Amino acid sequence: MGDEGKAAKVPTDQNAQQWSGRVDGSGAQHLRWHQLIAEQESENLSDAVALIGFRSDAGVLRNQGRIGASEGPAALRSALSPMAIHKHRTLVDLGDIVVGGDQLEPGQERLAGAVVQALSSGALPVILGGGHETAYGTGLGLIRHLADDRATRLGILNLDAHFDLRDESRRTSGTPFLDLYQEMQRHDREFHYAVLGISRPGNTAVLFEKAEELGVPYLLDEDCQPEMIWQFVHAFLERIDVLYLTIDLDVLPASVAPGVSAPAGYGVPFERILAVCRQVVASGKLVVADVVELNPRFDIDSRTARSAARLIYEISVG
Ligand SMILES: N=CN[C@@H](CCC(=O)O)C(=O)O
Ligand SMILES: [Mn+2]
Ligand SMILES: [Mn+2]
Repeated sequence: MGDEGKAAKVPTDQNAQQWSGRVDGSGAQHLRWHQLIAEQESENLSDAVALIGFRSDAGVLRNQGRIGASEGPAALRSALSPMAIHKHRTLVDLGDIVVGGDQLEPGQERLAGAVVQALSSGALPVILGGGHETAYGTGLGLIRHLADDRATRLGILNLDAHFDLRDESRRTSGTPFLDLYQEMQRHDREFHYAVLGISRPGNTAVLFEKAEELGVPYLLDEDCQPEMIWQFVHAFLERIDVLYLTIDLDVLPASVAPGVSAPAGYGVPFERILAVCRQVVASGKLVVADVVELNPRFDIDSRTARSAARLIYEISVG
Protein backbone atom coordinates (compact mmCIF):
# COMPACT_ATOMS: atom_id res chain seq x y z
CA MET A 1 0.00 0.00 0.00
CA GLY A 2 3.11 2.21 0.08
CA ASP A 3 2.46 3.28 -3.50
CA GLU A 4 -1.00 4.64 -2.74
CA GLY A 5 -1.41 8.04 -4.35
CA LYS A 6 1.90 8.05 -6.20
CA ALA A 7 1.82 8.77 -9.92
CA ALA A 8 1.81 5.45 -11.76
CA LYS A 9 4.53 4.54 -14.21
CA VAL A 10 2.00 2.88 -16.43
CA PRO A 11 3.41 0.88 -19.33
CA THR A 12 1.50 2.47 -22.19
CA ASP A 13 2.90 2.63 -25.72
CA GLN A 14 2.02 6.15 -26.74
CA ASN A 15 1.42 9.48 -25.08
CA ALA A 16 -1.88 11.04 -26.01
CA GLN A 17 -1.67 14.25 -28.04
CA GLN A 18 -5.29 15.08 -28.74
CA TRP A 19 -5.98 17.51 -25.90
CA SER A 20 -6.68 20.94 -27.35
CA GLY A 21 -9.55 23.34 -27.82
CA ARG A 22 -11.11 26.66 -26.95
CA VAL A 23 -9.59 28.62 -24.07
CA ASP A 24 -11.79 31.25 -22.41
CA GLY A 25 -9.33 32.11 -19.65
CA SER A 26 -6.94 30.55 -17.17
CA GLY A 27 -8.98 30.70 -13.93
CA ALA A 28 -10.82 27.71 -12.45
CA GLN A 29 -14.14 29.12 -13.65
CA HIS A 30 -12.98 28.84 -17.27
CA LEU A 31 -11.64 25.31 -17.10
CA ARG A 32 -12.33 22.64 -19.69
CA TRP A 33 -11.01 19.08 -19.83
CA HIS A 34 -8.18 19.84 -22.24
CA GLN A 35 -6.80 22.54 -19.95
CA LEU A 36 -7.10 20.55 -16.73
CA ILE A 37 -5.63 17.35 -18.18
CA ALA A 38 -2.67 19.20 -19.66
CA GLU A 39 -1.97 20.86 -16.29
CA GLN A 40 -2.15 17.70 -14.22
CA GLU A 41 -0.14 15.07 -16.07
CA SER A 42 2.31 14.35 -13.28
CA GLU A 43 0.15 14.94 -10.21
CA ASN A 44 -0.72 12.57 -7.40
CA LEU A 45 -3.19 9.93 -8.62
CA SER A 46 -5.09 9.40 -5.38
CA ASP A 47 -8.80 9.74 -6.32
CA ALA A 48 -7.78 10.91 -9.80
CA VAL A 49 -9.53 9.83 -12.96
CA ALA A 50 -6.89 8.07 -15.06
CA LEU A 51 -7.69 7.68 -18.75
CA ILE A 52 -6.06 4.80 -20.63
CA GLY A 53 -6.65 4.28 -24.36
CA PHE A 54 -6.84 0.77 -25.84
CA ARG A 55 -6.25 1.06 -29.54
CA SER A 56 -7.49 -2.27 -30.83
CA ASP A 57 -9.31 -3.55 -33.88
CA ALA A 58 -8.19 -7.13 -33.33
CA GLY A 59 -11.22 -8.38 -31.38
CA VAL A 60 -13.81 -6.91 -33.74
CA LEU A 61 -11.92 -8.23 -36.75
CA ARG A 62 -11.83 -11.74 -35.26
CA ASN A 63 -15.56 -11.36 -34.50
CA GLN A 64 -16.33 -10.53 -38.16
CA GLY A 65 -17.36 -6.96 -37.32
CA ARG A 66 -16.68 -3.55 -38.90
CA ILE A 67 -13.21 -2.41 -37.90
CA GLY A 68 -12.26 1.11 -36.81
CA ALA A 69 -12.50 0.89 -33.00
CA SER A 70 -8.74 1.47 -32.73
CA GLU A 71 -9.52 5.09 -33.63
CA GLY A 72 -11.92 5.31 -30.66
CA PRO A 73 -9.54 6.70 -28.00
CA ALA A 74 -8.54 9.69 -30.17
CA ALA A 75 -12.17 10.49 -31.01
CA LEU A 76 -13.17 10.24 -27.34
CA ARG A 77 -10.38 12.62 -26.28
CA SER A 78 -11.51 15.10 -28.94
CA ALA A 79 -15.10 14.91 -27.67
CA LEU A 80 -14.04 15.26 -24.02
CA SER A 81 -11.62 18.14 -24.69
CA PRO A 82 -14.09 21.07 -24.73
CA MET A 83 -16.25 19.87 -21.84
CA ALA A 84 -16.43 22.34 -18.96
CA ILE A 85 -15.23 21.38 -15.49
CA HIS A 86 -17.70 22.17 -12.71
CA LYS A 87 -16.41 19.82 -10.03
CA HIS A 88 -12.72 19.67 -9.31
CA ARG A 89 -11.06 16.29 -9.62
CA THR A 90 -7.60 15.38 -10.83
CA LEU A 91 -7.72 14.16 -14.43
CA VAL A 92 -4.75 12.40 -16.00
CA ASP A 93 -4.21 10.78 -19.36
CA LEU A 94 -1.88 7.79 -19.12
CA GLY A 95 -1.69 7.33 -22.91
CA ASP A 96 -2.55 4.45 -25.19
CA ILE A 97 -1.92 0.73 -25.34
CA VAL A 98 -1.53 0.01 -29.05
CA VAL A 99 -2.53 -3.42 -30.34
CA GLY A 100 -0.59 -4.07 -33.52
CA GLY A 101 -2.37 -6.25 -36.09
CA ASP A 102 -3.67 -9.42 -34.49
CA GLN A 103 -1.57 -9.09 -31.31
CA LEU A 104 -4.64 -9.05 -29.06
CA GLU A 105 -3.48 -11.23 -26.16
CA PRO A 106 -0.25 -9.29 -25.46
CA GLY A 107 -2.24 -6.06 -25.76
CA GLN A 108 -4.82 -7.25 -23.21
CA GLU A 109 -1.96 -8.27 -20.92
CA ARG A 110 -0.45 -4.78 -21.17
CA LEU A 111 -3.83 -3.20 -20.50
CA ALA A 112 -4.29 -5.37 -17.41
CA GLY A 113 -0.87 -4.18 -16.17
CA ALA A 114 -1.83 -0.55 -16.71
CA VAL A 115 -5.14 -1.04 -14.87
CA VAL A 116 -3.37 -2.72 -11.92
CA GLN A 117 -0.93 0.18 -11.64
CA ALA A 118 -3.63 2.82 -11.89
CA LEU A 119 -5.75 1.05 -9.25
CA SER A 120 -2.75 0.64 -6.95
CA SER A 121 -2.13 4.37 -7.23
CA GLY A 122 -5.63 5.05 -5.94
CA ALA A 123 -7.07 6.26 -9.26
CA LEU A 124 -10.34 5.47 -10.97
CA PRO A 125 -9.15 4.03 -14.30
CA VAL A 126 -11.43 4.84 -17.23
CA ILE A 127 -10.44 2.91 -20.32
CA LEU A 128 -11.21 4.27 -23.76
CA GLY A 129 -11.78 1.33 -26.16
CA GLY A 130 -11.21 -0.38 -28.50
CA GLY A 131 -13.70 -3.10 -29.28
CA HIS A 132 -15.28 -4.99 -26.40
CA GLU A 133 -12.17 -7.20 -26.21
CA THR A 134 -10.96 -4.23 -24.13
CA ALA A 135 -13.06 -5.66 -21.28
CA TYR A 136 -10.86 -8.72 -20.82
CA GLY A 137 -7.85 -6.48 -20.14
CA THR A 138 -9.83 -4.18 -17.84
CA GLY A 139 -11.35 -7.08 -15.90
CA LEU A 140 -8.08 -8.99 -15.67
CA GLY A 141 -6.45 -5.91 -14.16
CA LEU A 142 -9.16 -5.67 -11.52
CA ILE A 143 -8.98 -9.40 -10.71
CA ARG A 144 -5.22 -9.14 -10.28
CA HIS A 145 -5.54 -6.01 -8.17
CA LEU A 146 -7.84 -7.93 -5.81
CA ALA A 147 -5.90 -11.21 -6.01
CA ASP A 148 -5.10 -11.24 -2.27
CA ASP A 149 -8.59 -10.16 -1.31
CA ARG A 150 -10.99 -13.01 -2.06
CA ALA A 151 -13.63 -11.69 0.33
CA THR A 152 -14.39 -8.66 -1.82
CA ARG A 153 -17.23 -9.47 -4.21
CA LEU A 154 -16.39 -8.16 -7.64
CA GLY A 155 -19.25 -7.32 -10.01
CA ILE A 156 -19.35 -6.50 -13.70
CA LEU A 157 -22.27 -4.47 -15.01
CA ASN A 158 -22.39 -4.44 -18.81
CA LEU A 159 -24.57 -1.91 -20.65
CA ASP A 160 -24.81 -3.67 -23.99
CA ALA A 161 -27.19 -5.05 -26.62
CA HIS A 162 -25.11 -8.26 -26.49
CA PHE A 163 -24.09 -10.82 -23.89
CA ASP A 164 -20.53 -11.17 -25.23
CA LEU A 165 -20.40 -14.68 -23.78
CA ARG A 166 -19.39 -16.40 -27.01
CA ASP A 167 -17.51 -19.68 -26.69
CA GLU A 168 -14.69 -19.42 -29.24
CA SER A 169 -11.26 -20.96 -29.70
CA ARG A 170 -9.60 -17.55 -29.15
CA ARG A 171 -10.56 -14.21 -27.64
CA THR A 172 -12.66 -11.78 -29.70
CA SER A 173 -14.88 -8.76 -29.04
CA GLY A 174 -17.71 -11.27 -28.56
CA THR A 175 -16.05 -13.40 -25.85
CA PRO A 176 -14.77 -11.08 -23.05
CA PHE A 177 -17.20 -12.06 -20.31
CA LEU A 178 -16.82 -15.79 -20.86
CA ASP A 179 -13.07 -15.14 -20.83
CA LEU A 180 -13.44 -13.28 -17.51
CA TYR A 181 -15.72 -16.01 -16.13
CA GLN A 182 -12.95 -18.53 -16.84
CA GLU A 183 -10.36 -16.21 -15.30
CA MET A 184 -12.47 -15.89 -12.16
CA GLN A 185 -12.81 -19.67 -11.98
CA ARG A 186 -9.02 -19.90 -12.05
CA HIS A 187 -8.85 -17.34 -9.21
CA ASP A 188 -11.57 -19.15 -7.26
CA ARG A 189 -13.84 -16.08 -7.40
CA GLU A 190 -17.59 -15.92 -7.83
CA PHE A 191 -18.74 -14.52 -11.16
CA HIS A 192 -21.15 -11.61 -10.71
CA TYR A 193 -22.06 -10.37 -14.17
CA ALA A 194 -25.24 -8.58 -15.28
CA VAL A 195 -26.23 -7.08 -18.63
CA LEU A 196 -28.65 -4.24 -19.26
CA GLY A 197 -30.05 -3.54 -22.74
CA ILE A 198 -30.01 -7.00 -24.29
CA SER A 199 -31.52 -7.21 -27.77
CA ARG A 200 -33.49 -10.42 -28.27
CA PRO A 201 -32.79 -10.57 -32.02
CA GLY A 202 -29.17 -9.57 -31.45
CA ASN A 203 -28.30 -12.72 -29.48
CA THR A 204 -28.84 -16.32 -30.50
CA ALA A 205 -30.61 -18.90 -28.31
CA VAL A 206 -27.18 -20.36 -27.50
CA LEU A 207 -26.16 -17.07 -25.88
CA PHE A 208 -29.38 -16.82 -23.85
CA GLU A 209 -28.74 -20.40 -22.68
CA LYS A 210 -25.16 -19.55 -21.74
CA ALA A 211 -26.40 -16.56 -19.70
CA GLU A 212 -28.91 -18.85 -17.98
CA GLU A 213 -26.24 -21.48 -17.30
CA LEU A 214 -23.92 -18.90 -15.70
CA GLY A 215 -26.74 -17.25 -13.71
CA VAL A 216 -26.36 -13.92 -15.50
CA PRO A 217 -29.24 -11.51 -14.79
CA TYR A 218 -30.20 -9.40 -17.79
CA LEU A 219 -32.75 -6.77 -18.77
CA LEU A 220 -34.02 -6.68 -22.34
CA ASP A 221 -33.85 -3.36 -24.20
CA GLU A 222 -37.66 -3.36 -24.48
CA ASP A 223 -37.98 -3.74 -20.69
CA CYS A 224 -35.69 -0.81 -19.90
CA GLN A 225 -38.24 1.45 -18.24
CA PRO A 226 -36.81 3.80 -15.57
CA GLU A 227 -38.17 1.94 -12.53
CA MET A 228 -37.21 -1.49 -13.94
CA ILE A 229 -33.68 -0.22 -14.61
CA TRP A 230 -33.29 1.25 -11.15
CA GLN A 231 -34.45 -1.97 -9.49
CA PHE A 232 -32.25 -4.14 -11.70
CA VAL A 233 -29.12 -2.08 -10.99
CA HIS A 234 -29.98 -1.74 -7.29
CA ALA A 235 -30.42 -5.52 -6.89
CA PHE A 236 -27.09 -6.17 -8.62
CA LEU A 237 -25.23 -3.58 -6.54
CA GLU A 238 -26.60 -5.20 -3.36
CA ARG A 239 -24.86 -8.47 -4.32
CA ILE A 240 -21.38 -7.01 -4.79
CA ASP A 241 -18.73 -4.84 -3.11
CA VAL A 242 -16.82 -3.31 -6.00
CA LEU A 243 -18.08 -2.58 -9.48
CA TYR A 244 -16.55 -2.65 -12.93
CA LEU A 245 -18.90 -0.75 -15.27
CA THR A 246 -18.48 -1.54 -18.96
CA ILE A 247 -20.39 0.51 -21.54
CA ASP A 248 -20.72 -0.89 -25.05
CA LEU A 249 -22.04 2.06 -27.04
CA ASP A 250 -24.25 -0.24 -29.13
CA VAL A 251 -26.60 -0.29 -26.14
CA LEU A 252 -27.76 3.14 -27.35
CA PRO A 253 -30.21 3.56 -30.24
CA ALA A 254 -28.55 3.76 -33.68
CA SER A 255 -29.80 7.35 -34.00
CA VAL A 256 -27.70 8.31 -30.97
CA ALA A 257 -24.82 5.91 -31.59
CA PRO A 258 -24.38 5.10 -35.28
CA GLY A 259 -20.60 4.88 -34.92
CA VAL A 260 -20.29 1.32 -33.64
CA SER A 261 -19.64 -2.06 -35.22
CA ALA A 262 -23.20 -3.33 -34.69
CA PRO A 263 -25.72 -0.44 -34.33
CA ALA A 264 -28.90 -1.11 -32.35
CA GLY A 265 -32.23 -0.99 -34.17
CA TYR A 266 -33.99 -0.48 -30.83
CA GLY A 267 -31.55 0.50 -28.11
CA VAL A 268 -31.90 2.03 -24.66
CA PRO A 269 -32.53 5.81 -24.60
CA PHE A 270 -29.50 7.93 -23.72
CA GLU A 271 -31.03 9.47 -20.61
CA ARG A 272 -31.65 6.00 -19.11
CA ILE A 273 -28.04 4.97 -19.65
CA LEU A 274 -26.97 8.27 -18.11
CA ALA A 275 -29.22 7.52 -15.10
CA VAL A 276 -27.48 4.15 -14.66
CA CYS A 277 -24.11 5.92 -14.64
CA ARG A 278 -25.38 8.27 -11.92
CA GLN A 279 -26.80 5.38 -9.91
CA VAL A 280 -23.55 3.41 -9.91
CA VAL A 281 -21.47 6.48 -9.04
CA ALA A 282 -23.84 7.28 -6.17
CA SER A 283 -23.41 3.74 -4.82
CA GLY A 284 -19.72 4.44 -4.11
CA LYS A 285 -18.83 0.98 -5.44
CA LEU A 286 -17.47 1.95 -8.86
CA VAL A 287 -13.72 1.22 -9.10
CA VAL A 288 -13.09 0.93 -12.85
CA ALA A 289 -14.98 1.64 -16.08
CA ASP A 290 -14.52 1.33 -19.80
CA VAL A 291 -16.36 2.72 -22.80
CA VAL A 292 -16.02 0.55 -25.87
CA GLU A 293 -16.95 -0.11 -29.49
CA LEU A 294 -16.80 3.51 -30.70
CA ASN A 295 -15.99 3.34 -34.41
CA PRO A 296 -15.41 6.89 -35.68
CA ARG A 297 -15.46 5.68 -39.31
CA PHE A 298 -19.21 5.15 -39.05
CA ASP A 299 -20.01 8.08 -36.78
CA ILE A 300 -22.17 11.00 -37.95
CA ASP A 301 -20.95 14.45 -36.91
CA SER A 302 -19.28 12.80 -33.88
CA ARG A 303 -22.64 12.09 -32.28
CA THR A 304 -21.56 8.70 -30.89
CA ALA A 305 -18.30 10.17 -29.57
CA ARG A 306 -20.15 13.11 -27.97
CA SER A 307 -22.69 10.80 -26.31
CA ALA A 308 -19.88 8.58 -25.04
CA ALA A 309 -17.97 11.62 -23.76
CA ARG A 310 -21.04 12.74 -21.80
CA LEU A 311 -21.19 9.32 -20.13
CA ILE A 312 -17.49 9.49 -19.27
CA TYR A 313 -18.03 13.01 -17.93
CA GLU A 314 -20.82 11.72 -15.69
CA ILE A 315 -18.70 8.87 -14.35
CA SER A 316 -15.71 11.13 -13.76
CA VAL A 317 -16.76 14.62 -12.74
CA GLY A 318 -20.57 14.61 -12.89
N1 LIG B 1 -18.99 -7.38 -29.29
C1 LIG B 1 -19.89 -8.14 -29.61
N2 LIG B 1 -20.55 -8.05 -30.70
C2 LIG B 1 -21.69 -8.77 -31.10
C3 LIG B 1 -21.81 -8.53 -32.56
C4 LIG B 1 -23.10 -8.92 -33.09
C5 LIG B 1 -23.25 -8.64 -34.58
O1 LIG B 1 -22.24 -8.46 -35.27
O2 LIG B 1 -24.39 -8.58 -35.01
C6 LIG B 1 -21.63 -10.24 -30.77
O3 LIG B 1 -20.57 -10.87 -30.93
O4 LIG B 1 -22.66 -10.80 -30.39
MN1 LIG C 1 -20.27 -5.77 -26.29
MN1 LIG D 1 -22.69 -4.88 -28.15
